[in-house]
Amino acid sequence: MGGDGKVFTFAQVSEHNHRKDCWLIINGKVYDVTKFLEDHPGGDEVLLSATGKDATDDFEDVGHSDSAIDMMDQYCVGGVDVSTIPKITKYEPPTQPRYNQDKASEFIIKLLQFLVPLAIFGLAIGIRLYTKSS
Ligand code: HEM
Repeated sequence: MGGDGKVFTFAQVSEHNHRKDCWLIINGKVYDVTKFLEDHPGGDEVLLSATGKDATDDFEDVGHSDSAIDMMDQYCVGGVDVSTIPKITKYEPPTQPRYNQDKASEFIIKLLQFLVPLAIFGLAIGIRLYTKSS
């Protein structure tokens, strides 16, 4: 079939996202795999879940065989205008809260661990001195 002449936008391809009409984007090409869904050795669910996005990584992660790649041509219906593919949103890890406050309270606890026994000791000496003189 080939059909390499047609160029679709990402939005147009994304509409073909169900069992009766399933298109995939792999390496900038568009594949109508509707008739292949039932025959796909990896199952139809993975193909359906690969619609509406650039499925290149999904396809390559599986490590498809050469014969699988040879099969693709017969389902190709055209290309996708790559400028219409939404950029992969970069994952930004949430910024770690700074534990300054915890460090401050840690410091106060250490200070108290030192000061409280000192105060008790001081009090004991004070009482001793007081009781001695009276
Ligand atoms: C036109 C597109 C595709 C064709 C022609 C195709 C063809 C094949 C073929 C022939 C196999 C058998 C194993 C092999 O020969 O490598 C296979 C397995 C598989 N494919 Fe695809 N595939 C396509 C797209 C995809 C996509 C987009 C995904 C992922 C979302 C996918 C996921 C899988 C998985 C999970 C297996 C099963 C591997 C296993 O069970 O060992 N395929 N595919």
